[in-house]
Amino acid sequence: MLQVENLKVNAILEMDQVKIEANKVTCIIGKSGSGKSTFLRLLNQLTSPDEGNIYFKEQDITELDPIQLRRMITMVPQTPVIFPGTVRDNLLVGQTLSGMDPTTDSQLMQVLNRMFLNKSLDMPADDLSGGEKQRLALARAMLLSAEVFLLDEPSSALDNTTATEVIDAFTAFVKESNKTMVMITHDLQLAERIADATIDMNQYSLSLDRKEYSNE
Ligand SMILES: Nc1ncnc2c1ncn2[C@@H]1O[C@H](COP(=O)(O)OP(=O)(O)OP(=O)(O)O)[C@@H](O)[C@H]1O
Repeated sequence: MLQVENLKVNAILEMDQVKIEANKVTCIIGKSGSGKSTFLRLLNQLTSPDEGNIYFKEQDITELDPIQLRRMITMVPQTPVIFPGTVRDNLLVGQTLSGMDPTTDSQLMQVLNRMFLNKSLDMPADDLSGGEKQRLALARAMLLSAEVFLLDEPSSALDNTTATEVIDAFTAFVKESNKTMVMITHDLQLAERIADATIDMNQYSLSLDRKEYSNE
């Protein structure tokens, strides 16, 4: 579904051939600073490589309109983007922007419940805690018609139990709707449990201290 060929971002990463399969969960692991977020940002053109190509369904992504590309490949950043307004406004913002019919309140409550967010749709979104905002951003992503979800450490502000529940629920959503998920995580146990495939950025990194990495 996504394929990388001879990709280079100067001084940050170099990847010869990497494939991400459709309808699978791929976890991105690696040390802090190894280039995990950079790799994710390359996949929906938030960053451009210095060399090489990225293909989405065999088409070079530079030939696609970035806005359209991001409708198909959507990113949930580590720090959630929360817009002024209520929880409802925030859930509907992607749909409004892409001209989709807004979802009913009962459907909105369903996605909130799936993300274990037991809050009123009328609550100002800015009053949510950091971890609640992350779950709101994940619930919002579930309402989009994207094919690929890029998740950058989606559970970084959640305690372990909530993180497990939320990631498992999002993974179940991805599987049952035949979507593709690419998730950065520091949690190797989590990666082992949910990933169909794992990409270890340490091996592609130009930014790590190589001495430290090779333990010499
Ligand atoms: N815009 C930029 N300009 C210059 N260097 C950058 C830029 N963005 C990232 N870097 C550098 O590239 C390297 C990889 O950064 P990146 O954020 O991709 O790593 P990461 O693996 O996601 O790290 P973490 O786990 O700490 O979030 C780092 O050394 C970082 O300082």
